[in-house]
Amino acid sequence: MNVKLIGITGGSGSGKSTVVRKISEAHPDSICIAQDNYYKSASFVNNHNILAFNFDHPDAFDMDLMVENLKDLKAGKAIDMPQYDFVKHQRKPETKHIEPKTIIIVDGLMVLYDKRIRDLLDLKLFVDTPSDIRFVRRLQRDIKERGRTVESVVEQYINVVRPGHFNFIEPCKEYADLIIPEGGYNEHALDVIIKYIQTVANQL
Ligand SMILES: Nc1ncnc2c1ncn2[C@@H]1O[C@H](COP(=O)(O)OP(=O)(O)O)[C@@H](O)[C@H]1O
Ligand SMILES: Nc1ccn([C@@H]2O[C@H](COP(=O)(O)O)[C@@H](O)[C@H]2O)c(=O)n1
Repeated sequence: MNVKLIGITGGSGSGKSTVVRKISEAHPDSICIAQDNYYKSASFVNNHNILAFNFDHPDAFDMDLMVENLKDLKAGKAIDMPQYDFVKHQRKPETKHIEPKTIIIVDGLMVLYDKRIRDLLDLKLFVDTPSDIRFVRRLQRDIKERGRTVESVVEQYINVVRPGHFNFIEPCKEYADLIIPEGGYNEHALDVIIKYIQTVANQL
């Protein structure tokens, strides 16, 4: 089986998931692997001790398992992908069975950071969105969907999200094949990427 892996990275709130959703809508036969699913469990964390675990450091992820799962998919083997709960800060008891497909979209904060993942990717994209916009999006999303308070979002952003972005995410721009300004609503950029993936898929 000839498989192509497309990696999408960018800061928190940059629009990665939105880009993934739009690509998958255009290529319903693709599968998405979100790096968020590979977060290590930290169930002791809550809104009052949000800094007790640094979710914006490469060590926060089970990279070994993610690399193993991506290698299996690339080799045409099915995987059981972990699932993650952002409210409880822990891995869910259930996994998701994923059959291999020819187009695999991999997204997450550190997908270009880890060389082993980088080397598996056939196309590397970086979603580039200014930090003030990312912060506002994150504030709204984390309160609405991830059970957070304004105070915990601000504390986490200032102390770990922002430094993590500059230390680990922004430097990975140099590895990207394409940089997408503003993310999921950049129709022209998405158009080009979707057409490219279609061309690649037709050749597989
Ligand atoms: N270009 C955009 N304009 C306005 N809102 C956007 C845009 N892209 C994403 N969003 C919104 O911002 C939030 C974060 O986007 P998301 O795709 O989840 O980012 P990420 O996966 O990088 O954290 C979501 O609520 C999403 O609907
Ligand atoms: N339990 C967790 C796990 C992660 N985070 C934050 O999520 C961000 C990554 O997700 P995006 O969809 O925004 O890319 C990351 O910046 C972590 O700080 C969290 O708050 N709690």
